[in-house]
Amino acid sequence: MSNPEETKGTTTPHVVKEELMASGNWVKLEKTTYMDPAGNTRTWETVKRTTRQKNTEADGVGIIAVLKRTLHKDCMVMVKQFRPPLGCCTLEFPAGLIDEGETAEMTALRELKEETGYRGEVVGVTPVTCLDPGLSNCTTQIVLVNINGDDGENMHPTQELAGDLILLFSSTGDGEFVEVILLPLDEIQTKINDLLQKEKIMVDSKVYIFAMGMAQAFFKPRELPVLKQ
Ligand SMILES: Nc1nc(=O)[nH]c2c1ncn2[C@H]1C[C@H](O)[C@@H](COP(=O)(O)OP(=O)(O)O)O1
Repeated sequence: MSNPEETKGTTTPHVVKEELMASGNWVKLEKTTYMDPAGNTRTWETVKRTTRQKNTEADGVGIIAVLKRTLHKDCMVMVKQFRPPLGCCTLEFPAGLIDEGETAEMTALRELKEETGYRGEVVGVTPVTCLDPGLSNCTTQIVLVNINGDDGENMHPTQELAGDLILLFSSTGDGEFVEVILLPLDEIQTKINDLLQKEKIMVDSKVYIFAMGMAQAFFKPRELPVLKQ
């Protein structure tokens, strides 16, 4: 009898075939046949977007946008919107799908302008990152953008219609679809927690992890060092 430990891990896992199970305008469902590390053939149910462009491995971008203004704390520019798959509103980074011919940086600046009205400057971009790999091949690049809030065009930001479907509104208007929320960077986790207490809203995991990281960055270094045993 063979020892399972001897055969385990000897195969490089790989996809064998992908079969379409169902398709819509925006997403499709596939049956993915793959070989696992033990050499067994298995299947997986995989969701894919139908909209990914040829020139990119990323479906879309998320935008970490920092609004910088004289005599104000730096603020994160966030968006709140109703998300049909969740049946509730979410707190997210501004985001959007990459259009044909666009780089991640171009998409980030376009989507930021459309969703929030702000004109930004790209200061960093991540590699292609996965979003929910147990369900989907969906990928994103996170783009870090600074916004000069002292610039005239950013003093009274005006959102713009994006493509054919998103209707945008000013954060004080009625009938809105995308609401802009500014949160101070140095208190972001507390402010998100306050928001979650106050209203029925789901926070995007990327946003909450960012907020936890900021809390660590802002507060831990100021704590008194403690002797470790
Ligand atoms: N899964 C989807 N189902 C839809 O019915 N429509 C969808 C899906 N994904 C995207 N879209 C539509 C809705 C918007 O008009 C655009 C995407 O907008 P974009 O701004 O690029 O991205 P998000 O802000 O992240 O929605 O496509």
